[in-house]
This record gives sequence, structure tokens and C-alpha cells, in this order.
Amino acid sequence: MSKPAPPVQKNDTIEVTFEDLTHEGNGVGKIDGYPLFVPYALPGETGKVKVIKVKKNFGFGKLLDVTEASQDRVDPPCPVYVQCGGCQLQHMSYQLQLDMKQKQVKDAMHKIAHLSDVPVHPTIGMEDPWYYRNKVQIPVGQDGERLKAGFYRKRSHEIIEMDTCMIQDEHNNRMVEAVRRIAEKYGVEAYNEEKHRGVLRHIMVRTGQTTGDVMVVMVTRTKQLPYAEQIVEEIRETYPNVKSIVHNVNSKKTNVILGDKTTVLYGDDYIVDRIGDIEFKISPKSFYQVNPVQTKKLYDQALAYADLKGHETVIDAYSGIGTISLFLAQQAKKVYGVEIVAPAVTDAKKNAKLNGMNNAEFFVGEAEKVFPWWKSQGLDPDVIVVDPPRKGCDEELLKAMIEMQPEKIVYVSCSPSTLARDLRILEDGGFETQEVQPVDMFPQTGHIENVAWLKRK
Ligand SMILES: C[S@@+](CC[C@H](N)C(=O)[O-])C[C@H]1O[C@@H](n2cnc3c(N)ncnc32)[C@H](O)[C@@H]1O
Repeated sequence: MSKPAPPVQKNDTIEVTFEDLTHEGNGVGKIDGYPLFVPYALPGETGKVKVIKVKKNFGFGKLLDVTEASQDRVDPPCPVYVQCGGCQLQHMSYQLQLDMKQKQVKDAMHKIAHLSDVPVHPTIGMEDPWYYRNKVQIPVGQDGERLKAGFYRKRSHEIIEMDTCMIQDEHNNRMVEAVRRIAEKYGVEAYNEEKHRGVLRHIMVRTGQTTGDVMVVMVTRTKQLPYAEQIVEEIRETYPNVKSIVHNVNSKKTNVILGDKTTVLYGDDYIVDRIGDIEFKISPKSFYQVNPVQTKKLYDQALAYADLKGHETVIDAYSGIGTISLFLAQQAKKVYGVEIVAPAVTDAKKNAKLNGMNNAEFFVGEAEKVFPWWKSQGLDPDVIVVDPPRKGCDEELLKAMIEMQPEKIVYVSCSPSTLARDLRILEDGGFETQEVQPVDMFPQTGHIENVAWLKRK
């Protein structure tokens, strides 16, 4: 039997009651069972909606008016919230954000991993869910003589200018504005994406929130940054606590922000930050979690799940600059880290030294290739920790993990769907998922981090 035609047509204006939220934060209303996704609508609300896209199995609408508002609706404090694509959840209470993220993880466990009985705990939130990000990467554009800096408008590359981003550390906001103003003063031209001409593409700022260290990276299309000396001097005058000023060249036509060539213009090629009792050196290209307050909670949870007694051999896959590895090394006999980005591994080795830890060893390579090699060398881990990018673990790596038969696996993930996919594979390979803890690393946005642990059956 063929499916009935959608009960709505493009440009219809209809009244919709919303029942649910998608992980992007869109309200979901059903019209005779046909789901309509509507940005800025909340569950429990009724609103007037204009239908803007009709597909076979679902449609999209624009919220024209809220006729019955949810108790969880709040005024978004950021003046450019609706234009800017950075945040998706500022119009809902923080408690609803946390509940929605927990539900999203439960749904993924149920639908993708087929693990409906695994406990998914309430999301660990922040006391103050604002101004938390330690890293910003802002595109630069030209407006006549002026340079403008701001995030892109949703689904476009139009720059929305702003004074302050309310999820950024204030150091980052002020530094971006200082660099924009100084570069403008020296007539540095912004990069023009369409013509692939011009100079300054992005301003990146990273702040060590516990140390106050600040790193500025200016990314240009051209090999030279004009007036580099003067610009550096003025940045230092404006911002005496800047620890590192870096020039990065990205001459490719690409959406990737950093290019291959990095030159230090002033100070060190790293900044220092602290998580708990451990200090970390962080270079421009190394991955470092963006929300240090929540990172501590995430790593504490990973460590609690690993439940180390001091005699264990642990592997930390996707180890970055060695953050989780060194947390684990405090309580394990030996930790082996593997990471694909060579400068991050250099950072990890320096970080082990910096903290006087000699029981952590780091390797450059693809985890899925290094694991089988480790196995062939007789490495027999008690615990394996993984923290892959959004796409999850490589299949070869999962296979190698299953073959290594550790007692425990701790899985840190920034994507509930790939986490659920990989848990299913590990379950089928003889492991049992014990629990999942969501941690809100990215308040006001739809993203959610999780840590799960599995026991060998
Ligand atoms: C989500 S980050 C986690 C980093 C670190 N565990 C932390 O908490 O800071 C993922 C890391 O995996 C690395 N990576 C990506 N693909 C990889 C692969 N195939 N093998 C090893 N590392 C990889 C990335 O460079 C990145 O540093």
C-alpha cells in the first residue's frame, strides 16, 4: 500500500501542538501522524506555523507565533541568537536542555544500540552555563575600509558581527576585537572566500582558564602577514598577558581553518592550562576540550569508571595531548597513548615530563593500525579507554579491542549515535555496557558528551 500524501502543503499556515524536540533543538509537532520540525518551538507549546518544506515522510515549518508558551521558554539573552548559527538552545531553560540531552542519549541507546535497559544518568550540567569556551575561531570579512569579525549566519557564510559571544571566555572576546581593530588600523585586507583573494582569514584565540595564558593565531591566505611586527607589538601593548602570538598560513580553498605552516611571532608555541592537579601544554593545532570546568567532571567520571587500583596496564586511544592518559596514569601502573596528530603527541610527551610522570608512553599513528601491532608485541591491557572524534571508532579498532579482551572499556564520546553504534559492536563482541553518563560540555548548543563503561562478559 502506498503512503498517504502529506497532510500539509508548502505555505500552509496551521496551528501545531509540539510534543518533542530533535537533537538540533527543533520542536516536533505531528499532523495526523506526519512530523513537522519547527525551530524555536518547545514541547508542550502550541503555535502558529508556516509550512516551508514538505517531504514524503516529514516537513519543516517556521514558527510565526507562540499561542501557548511552555514554562521552559526563556528570552535568549544573546542579541544575535536568531541570526547566528552558533547556539541552538538559548530559548529553553537550562534544565530542559539537560533533560533533552539525557533523552537524546536514551533514544540512541534504545534505537541504535538496542540497549533499552542500560542506565543513562541525568546530564551533569554547569552551575553557570555561559562564557565557558576556551577557544574561538572567528572568520574575518571586509566591509568597505572596515574589517568585520563574527560567526557565520545559519546555513550561510555571511558574517554576523557581534560585541560579545555569550558562550566564549571574555578573554577570547576581547582579544578577537583587539586583533580585528589592530589589523584594520594597518589596512590588512580580509580574505574573500568567493574570489580566493585577500589576506586575513580567521582569528583564533585560546585561553588557559586556570592560568590566564592567552594564545592568538592569525590565519592568512598569503605567506606573509603584512605589518606583522607592528601588529604583534600592539597586541602585546593591549594585552600584556598574551603568552603566544602565532601566524598560520592556509592558502587552500577550503573550509578547514588552519593550514600547514605555523610560525611563532612572539612568545611560546604553546599555552599552559591545568585540569585538576595536572598541567598541560597546548599547541595551536592540538585538540583540547573547550569547556575545562566540565572536562574535569568528564575525566573524573572516566577515572571512576576505570576504577584503577594501581597494578593495571591501560591503553588510551585517541589520546590528543595526553589529557585523559595522564589522569589515568595517576592511578595505573602504565598507560599507553596513541594519537594521529604528531604535534599533539609531542605535547603529550612534554606534558608527562611537566607533571613528573614516567609511567605514560605516547605513540603517533592511527589507533586502528597501532592496536594490532601492540597486540603482536604482547601488550595485554586491563583497561582500554577511547575518546574518538564524532565519527566514532574505526571498525578495525573495535575488532582489535575485542580481540585484546580487556576487563573493562571506558568510552568517551561526543556523538550519541556513533557511541550507540560502537557499543552494539562491542556488546556483540562479548562486552556488556554498564552505564552511560552524559556531561554537558556545550551548554546552549545541541551537542552532548558522554562517558560509558563496559565489562567483559
Ligand atoms: C575527541 S579528541 C580526544 C582527545 C583527548 N582524548 C582529549 O580528551 O583531549 C579525538 C582525538 O583523536 C585524534 N584522532 C583522530 N583520528 C585518529 C585515529 N585514527 N587514530 C588516532 N587518533 C586519532 C584527533 O587528532 C584528536 O586528538
